[in-house]
Amino acid sequence: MSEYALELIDIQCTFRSKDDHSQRYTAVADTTLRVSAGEFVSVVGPTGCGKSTLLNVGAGLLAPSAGSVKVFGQPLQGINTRAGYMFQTEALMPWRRAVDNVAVGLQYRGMPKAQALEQANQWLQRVGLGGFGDRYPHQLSGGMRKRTALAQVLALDPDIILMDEPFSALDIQTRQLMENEVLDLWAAKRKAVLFITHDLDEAIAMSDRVVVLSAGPATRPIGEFVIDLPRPRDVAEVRTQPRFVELHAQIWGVLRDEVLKGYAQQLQKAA
Ligand SMILES: Nc1ncnc2c1ncn2[C@@H]1O[C@H](COP(=O)(O)OP(=O)(O)OP(=O)(O)O)[C@@H](O)[C@H]1O
Repeated sequence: MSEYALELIDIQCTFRSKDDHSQRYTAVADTTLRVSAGEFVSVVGPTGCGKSTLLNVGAGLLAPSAGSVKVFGQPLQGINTRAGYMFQTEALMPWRRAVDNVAVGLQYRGMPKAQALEQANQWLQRVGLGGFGDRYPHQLSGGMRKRTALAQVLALDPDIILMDEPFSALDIQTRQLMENEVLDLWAAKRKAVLFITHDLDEAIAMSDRVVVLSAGPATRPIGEFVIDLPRPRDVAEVRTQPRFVELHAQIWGVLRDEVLKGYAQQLQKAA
């Protein structure tokens, strides 16, 4: 079996331009990104550079214009069934209770309803929502809905977890609680994680490796940093360590110019 859970190799993604359909826009080019089994990798980059595009390629939701994707050494065809995907936006079904939202994926896989509900309740307990299974999404706080979404992904026991800025909508305290919980759950199961974020502090606090993407167009990796901070980590506490500060300065040195370029592009688009 390949030592890599997920390999994106020489990926290029070209779209028809949103503003002018006769034009093409290359969002991502020459991008190779590998995540080992059990590794936690974060990808940071300026707004609109192509982070979600790359994650969609890894999930099999988007076929790249060039390049290939391998999952545990095998070429990916169609949807990546070894991966669970946690989106930036809410993906819960509002008409289903929390426990039904978590159970639905298990039922799709053919698990009998009673067993699926039992497992879903266990997962809700593990993410700190024991006793809330009967609530509908609108009866839960933003943090609780994120926990439900996390339980939904983890219940399927994926070998690869793809997360696209999952906590960006949360307040900072809830966010740190969730980050610590994700780290605890990850440490117990050691799945491969590809985590997309705008937030460099979050990326360093959580990851084994941080990959920096350039501003678009033709976004590509321009830096890769091994995060040699000891584990287990508390995401709030780890930020005070001198090594964290050192790594932050190093990575920000690479990311800063790209963020400024990305920001200038946003202003240009809005003008
Ligand atoms: N289906 C599409 N058609 C046309 N252009 C697209 C499409 N999907 C993405 N793009 C463009 O590709 C670029 C990268 O988009 P993407 O959403 O991957 O960036 P991102 O880094 O995840 O953004 P953000 O940080 O805002 O979440 C953007 O300029 C976007 O407009």
